[in-house]
Amino acid sequence: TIALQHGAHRTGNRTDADMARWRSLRFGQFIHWGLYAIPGGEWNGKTYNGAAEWIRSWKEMPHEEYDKLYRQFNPVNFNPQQWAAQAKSMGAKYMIITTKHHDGFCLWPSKYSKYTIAATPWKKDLLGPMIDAYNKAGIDVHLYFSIIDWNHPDYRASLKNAADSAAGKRFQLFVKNQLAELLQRYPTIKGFWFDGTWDDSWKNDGAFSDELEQYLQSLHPGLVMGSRLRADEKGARHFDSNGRLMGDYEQGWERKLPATIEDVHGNDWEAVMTVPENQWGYHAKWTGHVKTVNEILEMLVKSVSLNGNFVLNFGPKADGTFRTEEQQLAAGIGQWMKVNGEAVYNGTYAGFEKQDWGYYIRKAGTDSVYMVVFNIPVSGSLRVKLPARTELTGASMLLGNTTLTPEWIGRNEYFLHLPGKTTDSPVVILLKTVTGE
Ligand SMILES: C[C@@H]1N[C@@H](C#Cc2ccccc2)[C@H](O)[C@@H]1O
Repeated sequence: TIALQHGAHRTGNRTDADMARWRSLRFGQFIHWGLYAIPGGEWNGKTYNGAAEWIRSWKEMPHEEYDKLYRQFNPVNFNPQQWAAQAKSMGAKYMIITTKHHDGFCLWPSKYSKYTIAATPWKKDLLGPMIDAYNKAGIDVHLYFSIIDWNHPDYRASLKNAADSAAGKRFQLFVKNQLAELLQRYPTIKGFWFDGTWDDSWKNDGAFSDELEQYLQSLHPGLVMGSRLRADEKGARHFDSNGRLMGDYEQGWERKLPATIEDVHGNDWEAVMTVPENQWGYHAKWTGHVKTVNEILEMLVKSVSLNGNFVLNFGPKADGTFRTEEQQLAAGIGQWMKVNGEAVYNGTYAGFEKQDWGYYIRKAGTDSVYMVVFNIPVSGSLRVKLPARTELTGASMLLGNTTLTPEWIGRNEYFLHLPGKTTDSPVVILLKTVTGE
């Protein structure tokens, strides 16, 4: 192995209560909200085909035009209690909010920047009421923070000379101050979700990102932070130059999921997912495929079956309301979660051989294993193949609490026969197993 000062400081997963809590929650809501919701992917009658929150980088959007948008940001329909109620009924157990995206606009009245909510017609802090409402609804809040800051005069993508290095140092102090300010203002938050850490200026200062992570942990012990913050002193990100995960969970699953348990290398991990192919901030015109409730449920269940968390993104409009598609998805997901959420919360990798009909999820630390069926075979019979010396002693569908009688096939294999094949939602079956000596 390579001697590293600023690589991973720990092998294996965190076992403390804060991390166990994060792991148990499994289902989160991402919220991308900021000035980019004002243009909503359109400007001067033209449509931006990129991700709406990146519109400032579009050649049709003059920087000075974008940088004036704060003067009209006035979310008069913002209702944090309603946001929290929607997330609660969807079944989300944590929420990640963009405190500051790449454009540098702060949703809180930071004393380290003029480019904040305080300068808008709205004036008031948006984060405090949001965090309070979500916490009151029993939902943890994590703060998204972009290191890239297109508005800050000292931000440099790379450091080419002494002047750049001096600016870089001032910028690092600015970042440190804003993060400490967020922890001081919002002490109930449970973690940071860092983004925008791919530029050389950040990647090439592994020492700073390491010291920053330790500083934040010293201010707020137990904070959960993913692998995207850090670089080691050789510029390796997420995994250090010895292949060991930095941070508390692998944070690289953005708009994609691992295929197998081998892909996650025994690490904690989290996937973040958009409803359209690639829109995080509000875009007036969604084009291409918009994911359905069942598609999202399959991503959520697959993530949990592979020992990970799944976070679904919402992009509120500039006025503070959610688009119809997102409201309908939240309702549809919530309907299923009300009956079947027990298979998701505290779910972990079951250790059973994957079957074509769907996914196994083990309730952490128990013999309870759930089957979440997405593909009902034309035979209507679900093959249940258990590890050696494991016996199936009972099975019941959560919906209607319907008992199923396993048909033994031989060795440790059974068939479960579903009553009728018509369903338009994933079917969850709770298996009772006994593992022999
Ligand atoms: C969580 C997501 N990360 C951000 C990004 C990005 C990005 C930037 C360049 C190339 C590929 C992806 C998106 O704007 C959103 O915040």
